[in-house]
Amino acid sequence: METLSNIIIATISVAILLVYTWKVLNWAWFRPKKLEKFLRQQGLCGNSYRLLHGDLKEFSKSIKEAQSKPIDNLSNDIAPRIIPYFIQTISKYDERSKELDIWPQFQKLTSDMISRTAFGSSYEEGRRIFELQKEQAEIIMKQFNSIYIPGSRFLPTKSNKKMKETEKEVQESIRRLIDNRLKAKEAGQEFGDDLLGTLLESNSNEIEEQGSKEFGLTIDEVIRECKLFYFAGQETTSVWLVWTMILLSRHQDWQAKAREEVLQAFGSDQPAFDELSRLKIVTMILYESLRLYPPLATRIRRTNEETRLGNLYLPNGSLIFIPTILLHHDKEIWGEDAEEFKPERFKEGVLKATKGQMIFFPFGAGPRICIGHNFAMLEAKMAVALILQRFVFELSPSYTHVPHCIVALQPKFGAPLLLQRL
Ligand code: HEM
Repeated sequence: METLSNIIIATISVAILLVYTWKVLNWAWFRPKKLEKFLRQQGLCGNSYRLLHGDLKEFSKSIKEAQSKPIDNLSNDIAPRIIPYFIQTISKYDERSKELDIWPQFQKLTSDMISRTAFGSSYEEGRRIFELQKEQAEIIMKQFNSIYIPGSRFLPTKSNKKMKETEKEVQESIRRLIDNRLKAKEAGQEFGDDLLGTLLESNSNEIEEQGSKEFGLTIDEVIRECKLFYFAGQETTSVWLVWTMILLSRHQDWQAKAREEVLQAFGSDQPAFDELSRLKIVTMILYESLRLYPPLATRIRRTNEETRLGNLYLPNGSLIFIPTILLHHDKEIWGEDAEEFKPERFKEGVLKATKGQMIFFPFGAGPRICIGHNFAMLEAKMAVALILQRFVFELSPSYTHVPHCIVALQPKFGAPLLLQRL
């Protein structure tokens, strides 16, 4: 009898040991690999993937050009074209009941904005591509949060099949869009002033200048850049807007101050893009929202050579997690009120608020700072200004505060608000 119970105890102990060994392996070894795969699948294999491998020097000139161009285009041509659409979307709130979960609304809005920016007049088709990408991200995040079994991606499981099907559809759709542009160019038309057109034009100039197709982006890289723009710019901006609305609902005094500023600046007129810089209080609020709820809560880097970081020695290939959100909430840095919503911190700009230290970087920093941060800022200011001009809002009693990190930091149970027309 005693032997039997010893065998049972030993078996259970071995089982527990195996489970824990598996978990440790999963965290320490398989997960980083999985994350890398995830980034690669998300199209972050263009620039960000190279960055992840520290391959900064190979960051080609043509990519830089192609990426900086859309930003000029965005503020000068593309963004103003979006305004009528923006107003139409916001005014749809009027027809809705008073209580509204604003999160899906903002998701649709930012999705359409990016889709129009990336694909211009073909934005409907672009939106379908983005919806498919979102489905993929959801499958990958599910897989990411489950125990990783090496080689499982080759198994004919339901999610693997779905991944393959959607990837095929995404690739085919973008390729179709590109083919249409190339055909139009051959027929003497321009590539277009949206992101896709800018990438194709920059690419074709680069190939022409260098006299070889070896230079410039391949069509696959163009596809990845388009996918990356959506992936990087949609969810981030929508959660930023959602947290800002939640904070303004909780802090009615700041909501009133911000509205006063907007009404003083624009009255009931449509704000012009170049006038948005006049919104100081709204900007402070948006920064404080980014500090408390940075849409991308952590960042990853990988060393590509032996590196010393203070007292730390990092061997080549170390993965470094940078916990943006922890730095943004650190009491030693921001003071005892670090957890509180105090937009006045940013009264004299980011540099003064941070005393020149690298402690606030919702958009990253350095040469790889978010390429879309000006665009996101314009989009957010415009959205907040248009809403403040039209509505007062507060949290619905059904709101439950659970910040939840999937890819971006999002409100787990949505953001039901009570909106009242002014
Ligand atoms: C609240 C909104 C946004 C936040 C918080 C955000 C944040 C970030 C962060 C933290 C990075 C990584 C920077 C680094 O690695 O140091 C990044 C990269 C990037 N973002 Fe944004 N982003 C936002 C909106 C946008 C928008 C609207 C677009 C596109 C229009 C965009 C396009 C990109 C791209 C293409 C990259 C990769 C840049 C590269 O690899 O060089 N982002 N973003």
